[in-house]
Parts: sequence; C-alpha cells; structure tokens
Amino acid sequence: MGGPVLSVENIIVKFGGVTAINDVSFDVREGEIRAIIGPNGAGKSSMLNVLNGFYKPNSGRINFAGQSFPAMDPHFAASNGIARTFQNIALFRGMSTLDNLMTGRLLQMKTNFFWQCLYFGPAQKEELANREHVEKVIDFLEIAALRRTPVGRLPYGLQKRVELGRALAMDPKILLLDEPMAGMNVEEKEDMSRFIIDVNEEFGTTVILIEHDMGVVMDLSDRVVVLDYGSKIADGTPDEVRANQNVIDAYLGVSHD
Ligand SMILES: Nc1ncnc2c1ncn2[C@@H]1O[C@H](COP(=O)(O)OP(=O)(O)OP(=O)(O)O)[C@@H](O)[C@H]1O
Repeated sequence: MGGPVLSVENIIVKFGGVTAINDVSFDVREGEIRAIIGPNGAGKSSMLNVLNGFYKPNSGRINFAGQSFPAMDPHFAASNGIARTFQNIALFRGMSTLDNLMTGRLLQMKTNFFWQCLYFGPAQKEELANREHVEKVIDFLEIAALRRTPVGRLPYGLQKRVELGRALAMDPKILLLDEPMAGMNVEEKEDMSRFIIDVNEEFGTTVILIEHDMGVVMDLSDRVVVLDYGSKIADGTPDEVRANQNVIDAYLGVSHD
C-alpha cells in the first residue's frame, strides 16, 4: 500500500438541524480497499458525496491531488480520476449495456463538437479508442453477452455490475462504491466482491466503499472507518474494528442516552 491519495480533515456537514457528519477525519492510501461502514443514517453516503464534490462541507478540508480544498469540485474530482457508483442504480435504463458504458468515456473525449458532428478524422479515431477501452471493461466484468441488452431489462445484480462497468470505463484512480452489494443475494454478493478485489489487484485502483453488511466488508477491506450518528467511532483494520467495543455497541443498537 502506498501513501495517502485522499484525506479529509474535521469535516462537518449539516442539513438544517441535522448534523450528518460531525468532525470526521481519515485518510485513504494508494491502492487500498477502504470501507466506510455504520448503521442507517450514520453519514456514509453524505461522506461519499463530500468526497466527489456533491456536498459542500460546512467546515473542514479535503486533500487530493497535491492540493487542499474546503470543498471538492465535482469536475476536478472526475477529471482527476475519481469515479463513483450510486446506492440506487443510476443507469440509462432504455440504453444498451454498451452505450451505458460509453457514457463513462464522455470525460475522456477530447475532440470538439465540430469533429464529433462530422464523425470524421480525430473524432472517429477517438471513438474507436474509447470503444476499445469499453470492450476491455466488458470482457473484464464478463458481460459480453449483455452488450446489446437494454439495462432496464437486466436483473438487479447485473445492473449493479453494469454500473460498476460504467465507473471503470472512466479509467478511475479512485473508485467510490455506494453499497455495491445492497439488495443482492449471496451468490451475487460473492461475484461483486470478486470483481472489486480484481479491479483493485489488476489495475491498482484505490477503492472506497460503503456497505451495511459487516461480514462482506471485513473480508474485502484493508482498513475500515466506522461512523455512527455522524461521528467516527473507530478506524483500523477489520480485526481492530471488529474488536472495538464502540462498534459492537453501535451495531447492537446500544442506547446513546
Ligand atoms: N440532502 C439531504 N438533506 C437533508 N438531510 C440529509 C441529506 N442527506 C443526508 N441527510 C441526513 O443526514 C443524515 C446522514 O444520512 P446519510 O444518507 O449520509 O447516512 P447513511 O449512513 O448513508 O445512511 P443509509 O445507510 O441509510 O444510506 C441522515 O439523518 C439523513 O437524513
């Protein structure tokens, strides 16, 4: 594992009277699988939204790509290799698997509108290169047979895989996965876990993932941050976190009064 590629310091996010994130700091090292876990409403999705710039923190710092910001700029995040998937699948349901994956390449398109309209010269070359990259992702995720299928017709587990594919099409350095295994059966969870590990090992992609299911996370992650009611209550290896009394209490629902 390398040095930190991303870190947050003293992040606070409030929505009216609700403090979704309360003074949370942690770092993410290059090439690791870093999980953020916690019970419902703990602030996990809000933290992911802070990392990719969807939410602006009320205070705190985000350090990324050698710079420090009070808030992440979504375009800066995307163009510097941060890609994400969503808790509720956010694909174009009427479009094929292939076309959904091609949308992941849009940021990589460098030719201007003029060439793209003509679909000639540089635009054609670029489209072919993008297509080649997407085909690699399709092979990697073993979804070649679904290339032409509208994603709305695919079972849930495969839609989740296509969504992972679209994020991979961006060729990310850091992959943010919001509950990639939610709603899946045991077999689908095993498949998804395997793909996440393969992405991490084969491409060296840093992965930050949110998950409810402690068991899944413990098998997959190098280090785990635990949030509860917006605050960080533990941070460490799966074994350290598993043995932490605050974590045990949070998951058993011990009263905070
Ligand atoms: N856009 C928003 N507007 C108002 N409140 C919000 C918003 N986003 C999150 N919250 C609130 O912030 C708190 C943390 O929510 P968040 O979705 O980050 O938690 P979570 O750990 O991801 O929960 P879950 O596991 O249920 O998805 C909750 O009380 C939630 O209602």
